[in-house]
Amino acid sequence: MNKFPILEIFGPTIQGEGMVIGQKTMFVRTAGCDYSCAWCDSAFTWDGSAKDDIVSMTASDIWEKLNELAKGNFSHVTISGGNPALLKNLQEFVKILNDNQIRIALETQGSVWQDWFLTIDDLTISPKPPSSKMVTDFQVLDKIISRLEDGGRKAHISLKVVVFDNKDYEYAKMVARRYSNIQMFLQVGNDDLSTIDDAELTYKLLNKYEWLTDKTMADSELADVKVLPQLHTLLWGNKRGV
Ligand SMILES: C[S@@+](CC[C@H](N)C(=O)[O-])C[C@H]1O[C@@H](n2cnc3c(N)ncnc32)[C@H](O)[C@@H]1O
Ligand SMILES: Nc1nc2[nH]cc(C(=O)O)c2c(=O)[nH]1
Ligand code: SF4
Ligand SMILES: [Mg+2]
Repeated sequence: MNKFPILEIFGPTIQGEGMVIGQKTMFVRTAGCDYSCAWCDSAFTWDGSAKDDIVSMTASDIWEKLNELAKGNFSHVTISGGNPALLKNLQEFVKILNDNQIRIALETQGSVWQDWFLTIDDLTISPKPPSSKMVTDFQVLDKIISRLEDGGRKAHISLKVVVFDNKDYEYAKMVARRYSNIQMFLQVGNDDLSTIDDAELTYKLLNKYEWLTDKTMADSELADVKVLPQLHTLLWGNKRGV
C-alpha cells in the first residue's frame, strides 16, 4: 500500500473557510507544496520547520486515526496541506471515505490535476494573488476547470481568492471574469501569523473584513460573489490543529 506524508490529523472542528464554512469536519493535512506563498499560514508543511513531525501513513492508517479521534462523530473530512494534489495515489484514501459515505472537501491551489478530483464533494481551488509572490499558470488552471466542468462537477467546486490589498482584489476580479460560471469566494487575508493576542487579531481581521465587504458591495463588476473571513482564525487565532 502507498504511504503519504501526513502532518496533522485533527477534529472534529468547523470548516472555517469557503464553500462549506461552518460544516463540522475532520482535517487531514499533507506535507509538501509546489508553492511558497509569502503569507502561507501553513508554511510548516513545506518550509522544513516541522519535518520531524511528518508521519508516513497508508490510506487505512489515516482512516484508523480519524476513527480513533472521533468514530461516529463525523460525516465530512477536509483534505488540505501543503498541496494534497501532489499525491497521485491519494485516490486510495478518497476511495475509503467514499466507501464509508463520508463527504470530502479538498483545498488546493489549482496548479496540479488529479483524476480523483472528480469524486470530491466540495473542491476549493484557490489561485494565488500577487501579494503571495506566486504566479498563476492560467493554462493549467483553465484545463483543471474545464476537466471538472466536463466531468459534471460544477456544483461541487468553487474558487477562493485571498485578498490582502487592491492588487489582489483586481486579480480576484480577473479570476471571476475568466471563470464566470464557477462559484466565487473572496477571503480576508491574515497578515499577522505569529501573534498570540487573539482579541487584537480578531479586531484587525474584522476591520479587514469590513473593508473587503464594503469594496465588493459597491462593485457592480462582482455582482455574484461571497465574501468571508477565516472563521477558525476569528475563534482561535493562529492556533494550529483547529
Ligand atoms: C494553507 S492552504 C493549503 C491548500 C492549498 N495549498 C491552497 O493554498 O489552496 C489552505 C487555504 O488557506 C489559505 N491561506 C493561506 N494562508 C493564508 C493567510 N495568511 N490568510 C488567509 N488565507 C490563507 C490559502 O489561500 C488556501 O485557500
Ligand atoms: N477550521 C479550519 N478550517 C479550515 N479551512 C481551511 C483550512 C486549511 O488550512 O486548509 C482550515 C483549517 O486549518 N482549520
Ligand atoms: S499554495 Fe497553499 S500551502 Fe502552498 S504555500 Fe501557498 S497557501 Fe501555503
Ligand atoms: Mg488553515
